[in-house]
Amino acid sequence: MKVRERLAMAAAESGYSLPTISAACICTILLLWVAQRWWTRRKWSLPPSPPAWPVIGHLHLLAGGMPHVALAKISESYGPILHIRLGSVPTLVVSTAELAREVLFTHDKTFATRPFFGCAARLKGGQDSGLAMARTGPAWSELRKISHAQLFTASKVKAAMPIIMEEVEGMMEEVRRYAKAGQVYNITKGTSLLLENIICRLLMGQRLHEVSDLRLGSTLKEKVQEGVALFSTRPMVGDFIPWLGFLDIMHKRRIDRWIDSLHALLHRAVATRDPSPGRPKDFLDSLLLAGKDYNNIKVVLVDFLAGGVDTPSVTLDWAMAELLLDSKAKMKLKEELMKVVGGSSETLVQEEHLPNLVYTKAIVKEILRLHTPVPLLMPHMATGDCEVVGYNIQRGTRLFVNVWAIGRDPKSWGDNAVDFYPDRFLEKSEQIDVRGQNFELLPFGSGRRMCPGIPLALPIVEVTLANLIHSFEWSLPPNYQVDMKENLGSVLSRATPLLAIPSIRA
Ligand code: HEM
Repeated sequence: MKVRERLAMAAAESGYSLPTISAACICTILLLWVAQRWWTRRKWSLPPSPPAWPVIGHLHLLAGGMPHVALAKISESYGPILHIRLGSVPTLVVSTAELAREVLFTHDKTFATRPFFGCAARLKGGQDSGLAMARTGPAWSELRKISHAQLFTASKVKAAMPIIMEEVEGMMEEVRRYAKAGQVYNITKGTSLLLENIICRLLMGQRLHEVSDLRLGSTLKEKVQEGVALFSTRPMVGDFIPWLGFLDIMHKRRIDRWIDSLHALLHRAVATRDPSPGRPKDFLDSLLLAGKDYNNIKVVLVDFLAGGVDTPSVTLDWAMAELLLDSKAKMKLKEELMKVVGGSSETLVQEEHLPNLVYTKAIVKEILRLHTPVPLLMPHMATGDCEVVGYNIQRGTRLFVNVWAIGRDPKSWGDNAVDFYPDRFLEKSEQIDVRGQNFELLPFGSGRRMCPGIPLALPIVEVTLANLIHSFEWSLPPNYQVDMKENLGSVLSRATPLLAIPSIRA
């Protein structure tokens, strides 16, 4: 018998009308739901939480594309540790340096894994075939070790410097051409191209746009951009509300098509490579020599392209934007470069100058504090129950660390926390570093899951910024204003391209 007929029978037998019985049923369901939530909260002693909606939980609070800002606002009312529900997924959000230490240091092991990602699970070889989205385990651990040994040790970074400097020099030549022609230069595009070239050459010995397959009519650059958009702009509904997973059918098809075309494009580059043992030329050689499966290799290459290109390039873009707005800081940087590097406008700032460029380093730290490229880190997940500052956190709870809010917390950074003030790193905050030891500044995260790319990212950003400022004077095009509005895609970038007119330094 259908529910409607049952209700009609009950109404006839009890003497109450059908609408009254329906209203009573709905009230009972709501009461049970509230009681269940209350009981869970009591039993688990959960952190504070704003009121949630049935089914979607707190998802509506994050609509609008700036979850780091929305969560920082909620924390102003509910405190720096929150327990929210994204659909049916319990999620812990922390927004102070002390709490970041709790979850990324004290409970580092518990929170080191990644949650299940429906889109990553569709990769050939599954979610754990790569590095960035893989759950902790022997496969992830081995890939971290291989990538550290082949890309990020001091000797590997030193060996990578000629490639980095060749690309930086190429960019400076390009800017010089614009300067001679008095033309407007697109800094956003220029820094992005530089990073694509450097990272792809270190990974595969070719620039990103050179990795292409004419038969397939596409380049790896297009495929990576397509993938970043697919994975970052539209989450899977089923990852948050499993019973609504059917809404992802079209999205899953698009992801499957993208994965097939990516694998086809990369296949030739990987399968035709014959590395010489003992002398790997690039990262791809190292992965092949380590006996990694082709599917594995392709996903790892894309992980490094997706993780290693946009983060340093937006850091450079934000730095140039802040310096275009702050002539005092720009002058101070120029003075440092004249003192340490000197020479003519064609003299390149080199790696060996970096240890003495303290103000350049202060500017890069300040940019990573104020415009941190990954504002909530990547999602972590608890692999066991644990207690965080007296609250019980259940296994399976997702974790967001709001490093954007932590970087702007007046308790750590004083009254000028939201201002661009690089001198703070020469004064009171001199000892604070970005490498995961100081929890008030975590642009790369901290602990087991911390970004492995720091040793490569910092010299690239520092040497490029120093060269852009040492060789050129920069002015704004007529009627153009630097737009500091944020846009969150795969990383936190500025919303519009940065344009400026270079001229050659006298
Ligand atoms: C300014 C530059 C960079 C910033 C700010 C940055 C930031 C981050 C952050 C916040 C994470 C997530 C940490 C977490 O979940 O706790 C991460 C992960 C990662 N980054 Fe970076 N990154 C940068 C450059 C690079 C570079 C140059 C590479 C490689 C060439 C790279 C490769 C990766 C990889 C593979 C992961 C995933 C690690 C894992 O899950 O085990 N990053 N990065």
